Formats: sequence, C-alpha cells, structure tokens
Amino acid sequence: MTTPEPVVTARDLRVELGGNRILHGVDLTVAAGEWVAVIGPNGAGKSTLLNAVSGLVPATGAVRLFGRDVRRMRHRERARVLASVAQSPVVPAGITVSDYVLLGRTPYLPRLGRESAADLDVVREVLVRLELLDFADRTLRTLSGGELQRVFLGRALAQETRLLLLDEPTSALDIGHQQDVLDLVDALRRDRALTVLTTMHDLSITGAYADRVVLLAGGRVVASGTPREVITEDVLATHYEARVRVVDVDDRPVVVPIRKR
Ligand SMILES: Nc1ncnc2c1ncn2[C@@H]1O[C@H](COP(=O)(O)OP(=O)(O)OP(=O)(O)O)[C@@H](O)[C@H]1O
Repeated sequence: MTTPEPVVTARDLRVELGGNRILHGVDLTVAAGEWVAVIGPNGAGKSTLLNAVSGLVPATGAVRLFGRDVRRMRHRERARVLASVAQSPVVPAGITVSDYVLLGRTPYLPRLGRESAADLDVVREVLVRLELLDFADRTLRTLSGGELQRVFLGRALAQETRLLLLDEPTSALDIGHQQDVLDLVDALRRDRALTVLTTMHDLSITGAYADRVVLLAGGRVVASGTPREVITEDVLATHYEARVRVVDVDDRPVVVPIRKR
C-alpha cells in the first residue's frame, strides 16, 4: 500500500526579509487530516513560515500543497485548496460581517458573476456555527476584538478548503470561545477531512488540540513531536526562558506559569 502524499511538504525553506535571514532551511510536513501547531518565542519566524507555505513571501526551497508546487498555482486555484487567516488581516472599509464572510466564496464565483444561493447558504451556515448571525449586518469596525477574530475565521471557513492555516486564531478569544472555535475546527477535521496548520502562543491549548508540535527558534526547527514530547519544562526553559511547571492531564501537557520569588 502506498502512503498518501502529505498535504503540506516544505523543504529547506529559507526566507530573507528586509536584508535579514528569517528562516534558515526549515522542513515541514503535514499529513492529511493532521493538526500541526508551530510554536516558538516572539520573532522565531512562525508567521513567516505560514506565509511561506501559502506562497505569500518569497522563499527559496520547495513548498508543495497536495503534491503541487505552490508557486505554480494560480491565485484562484490556491484559494480553493488553502484558506489562511493572518494575525491582523486587512479589513476593507465599511464592510459588513456577512459581506466579509462572503469574500470567502470569491474563488468559486464566475468571473464578473454574482454569488449564488448556495454561496449565501454557506455564509449563513458559517455565521450560525460561529455564533455570528446576530452580527451579520454590523460593520467590522464596530465589533469587539474577539467577535472580529471569529469573523476572520468565518471568511476562511466559507472558502471550504481542505487545508486551513491559522496564525494565532484564538489570541483575542475568551476561554469559552477559544474552545468553541477550536472544537469547531476539530469537528471539521473529522467531518471534512480538513488538515490544519496553526501557530499558537497558548501552549496548554496547543497541547490540547495539536497532533504534532513543531518548535521554531531563531528561524530553525529545534524540536518536533507529539505535544508531550515537545512541551516540556526543559524545552520551555531553554527556548522561552520560561519558569513553568508542565503537568499531565488526560495525557496532554498543561503549562502552569510559576511566579519569580
Ligand atoms: N518585512 C519584514 N522586514 C524585516 N523583518 C521582518 C519582516 N517581517 C518579519 N520580520 C522579522 O522576522 C522575524 C520573524 O517574524 P515573524 O512574524 O515570523 O515571527 P513570529 O514567530 O510569528 O513572532 P510573534 O510570536 O511575535 O508573532 C521577526 O524578527 C520580525 O521582526
């Protein structure tokens, strides 16, 4: 039996921005249906790695998505297989929540054509699943940080892709909404064979949801494995200079910060 091709294969990725080398030869593989979380201290290169995987920053090395060279994919074609949410997406002025989520359907609209009833159904379903229906007609600038973050995710989910790249998707959410949103992504993983690549700073949340964790430091992969293998007191002391206890809950690491005495 042949093993299915990984959804994401990145080899020897190197990125230079503003004259500085940001990624120094990163390898990354994400298998179909897997949830991989990229962690690492501020400035480690996590967002840059996600941008390189999306083909959004110039990089040397190879990136293949579903076996195809990302640089050879047209914008529309790429948007049908990969949806991504940046840390601070650009928001068109005056746009409403439903119109913003509808932007996720752009790769499916006929050129110069309008959205269909099916597109509007997708938008409505996303708004319901993210508890955003009551906000549908509000403009994005009137939303709270957490509501806005759910709207950004909504646009990506409306794309109905099989690969989702999320850069800090829950940084503005309260703990209940963090769980709602990540449980939803997890459910889509099972229902629609979604593959997920995220960055996350909350290491307990990372430990609870990711199948595999890749730790970046200084633009290099310094550890990779299951959450229990990577999220350890030693690793966090070395790469984050963090004073923490890591306790085990249901075979998953939970990180407890320890105050300096
Ligand atoms: N356009 C740019 N020009 C110059 N340097 C850049 C540019 N974009 C990013 N960098 C630098 O690259 C490094 C990695 O940035 P990146 O945003 O990928 O880190 P990160 O791991 O996502 O950080 P954080 O956890 O703070 O979000 C940082 O030092 C950042 O200042």
